[in-house]
Amino acid sequence: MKRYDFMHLSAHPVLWQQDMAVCIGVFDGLHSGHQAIIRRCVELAAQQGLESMVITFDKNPKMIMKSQPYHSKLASESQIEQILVNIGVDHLVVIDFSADFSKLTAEEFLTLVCAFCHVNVMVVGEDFRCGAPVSSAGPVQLQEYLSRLSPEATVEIPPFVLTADGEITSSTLVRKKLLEGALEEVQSMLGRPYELDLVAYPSKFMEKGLLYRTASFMQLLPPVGVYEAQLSLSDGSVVDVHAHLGEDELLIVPDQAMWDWIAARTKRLSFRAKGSIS
Ligand SMILES: Cc1cc2nc3c(=O)[nH]c(=O)nc-3n(C[C@H](O)[C@H](O)[C@H](O)COP(=O)(O)O)c2cc1C
Ligand SMILES: Nc1ncnc2c1ncn2[C@@H]1O[C@H](COP(=O)(O)OP(=O)(O)OP(=O)(O)O)[C@@H](O)[C@H]1O
Repeated sequence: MKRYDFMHLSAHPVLWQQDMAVCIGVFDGLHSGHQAIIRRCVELAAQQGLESMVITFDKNPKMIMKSQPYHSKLASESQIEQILVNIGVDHLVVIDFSADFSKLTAEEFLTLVCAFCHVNVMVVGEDFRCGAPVSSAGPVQLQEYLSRLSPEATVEIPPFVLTADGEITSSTLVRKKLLEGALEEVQSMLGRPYELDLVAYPSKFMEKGLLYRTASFMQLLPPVGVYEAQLSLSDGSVVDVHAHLGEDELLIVPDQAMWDWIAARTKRLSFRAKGSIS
């Protein structure tokens, strides 16, 4: 998968003649609803001889436009990229959602997208919206604008993916359930355990285990408690641990004192779905 900056790709349209299946969204956490949209995009690309493209944002437009308070992300950039690679996405385009960018109308935004590749199909969810609030577009207007810009292009709208309780799966719901410590529901909505990216964070070696400052995590954390978890190391090995999560610190203690701390390079901490055990 190749990664591009949106404005850079606009200035250097190396893909302008490439037939493309495109999906656009914030995709925070890449839950099962997001995965359904992206998988369909990749599937349509394979069926129609196109390449697939995911266009996403470095910051959540809804937060920038002040309709939602700031919140930490549900997944790191490298976690998102790994999942997109596994799904088979060819191109990832990231928008630096600046104050200037937030002024673009839906039509101006789509004109830029259609200038840097040849859009054959776009896949979005029923509640998709893009463009500055006064003129924002949903799936119906999207088809209208797209038909003008790329006459044979179609918009496909897969049905909503629901939770076991019949609610619409959303990043907002995943965040709510994570903050409540409902890790089983979080896992069910993500289609994988909730994982904390540990790669970039400095660690301190303690006698009992590894200590991290919670302030250094970019991702949203479950409530304070002791969790059963699995720690993945960069050599590919996985160690069963207990994660003692406090307000300011996270102490990771291996279940068996078997591991060479100094050589350990931690990659990710995967919370078991049962939730806090204390
Ligand atoms: C150029 C541009 C693209 C946008 N794309 C998205 C998007 O893909 N997903 C999203 O959730 N919000 C996106 N937004 C933000 C929504 O369009 C914004 O929340 C919406 O305009 C709010 O308007 P409403 O009051 O009509 O819902 C985008 C905004 C702009 C300016
Ligand atoms: N449960 C779902 N089923 C199918 N499509 C979905 C689902 N949730 C989101 N989508 C689609 O995925 C794309 C990206 O959506 P977005 O990242 O805004 O998702 P969200 O989970 O609803 O986020 P938030 O809860 O922060 O509003 C959009 O096209 C949206 O319609």
